[in-house]
Amino acid sequence: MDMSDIAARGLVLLGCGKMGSAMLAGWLEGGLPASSVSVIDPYPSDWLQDTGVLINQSLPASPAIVLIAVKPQMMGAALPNLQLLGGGGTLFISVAAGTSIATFEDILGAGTPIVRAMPNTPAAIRRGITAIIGNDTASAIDLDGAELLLSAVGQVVRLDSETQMDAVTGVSGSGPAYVFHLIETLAAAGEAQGLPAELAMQLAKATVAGAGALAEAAEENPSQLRVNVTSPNGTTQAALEVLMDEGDGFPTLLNRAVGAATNRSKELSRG
Ligand SMILES: NC(=O)c1ccc[n+]([C@@H]2O[C@H](COP(=O)([O-])OP(=O)(O)OC[C@H]3O[C@@H](n4cnc5c(N)ncnc54)[C@H](OP(=O)(O)O)[C@@H]3O)[C@@H](O)[C@H]2O)c1
Ligand code: PRO
Repeated sequence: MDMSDIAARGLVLLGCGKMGSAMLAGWLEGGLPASSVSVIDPYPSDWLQDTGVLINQSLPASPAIVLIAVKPQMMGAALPNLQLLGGGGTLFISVAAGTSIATFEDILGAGTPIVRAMPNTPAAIRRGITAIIGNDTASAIDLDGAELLLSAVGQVVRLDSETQMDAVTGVSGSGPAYVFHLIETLAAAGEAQGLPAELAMQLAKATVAGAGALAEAAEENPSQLRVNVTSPNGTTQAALEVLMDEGDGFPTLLNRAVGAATNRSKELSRG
């Protein structure tokens, strides 16, 4: 399967909210023709209507891929619309947090190839990362097809086991929110030190974006990059002594935050 096969047979997107539209934006920017995408969503946004995709129209008989991007709580209402496509040569990909492959097999049939995926919203600018794992029916070709589609919006990694998906959700699925919060709080801290709000936000955004890009591009690991910023007894050291505090510093806080997200993903999968 390549992008022209997906374009020829069609791609169905069930649910076009924040994650669905982030991925759709990336696919369209990457050259997928809007006319090959059918979206099902009860209240299409103005942005969606301007893309030129088919919205709430009859679906292709055997689309290459159906991508499910509704909230886990909406799954029961949304999935029966697609039951007819199960077992008919269509690959199903779900990005729903905490919704197991077994849940989809119950509705679509175990003979349906299903890939569970966890993307993140930087997919909107094709800088996302998505972890995938298939069910037993999903062939190497199906997994390659899922990887192809999802790699159009960023990196793709394959998991060894579905149980890893909860922690992946806690790290990279929810992770952009932690980084956006870091930007918000870094800017607010700059304001507290007397900077104008706009300047503080510009500094915070550029610092996070630049440090992220450097972490990806550099040969050194992030620990060494941190050391490179830290002059002995200088300003960074003074800040890191606060941030790296064993009691209530960054490591403790992030451990708790990622643990809470991971546990919530496990809870969602228990229903
Ligand atoms: N947001 C993220 O960063 C992120 C990252 C990874 C995975 N995910 C997963 O992606 C899924 C969607 O999350 P989201 O943040 O994009 O939520 P969202 O913004 O609420 O998007 C869900 C969309 O599905 C629509 N919808 C509701 N019922 C439907 C139905 N019966 N048929 C078709 N569409 C229906 C919703 O319409 P209404 O708004 O009108 O109800 C909404 O547009 C979730 O399962 C989530 O776990 C999200
Ligand atoms: N957004 C979804 C949630 O908050 C899943 C990962 C990111 O549940």
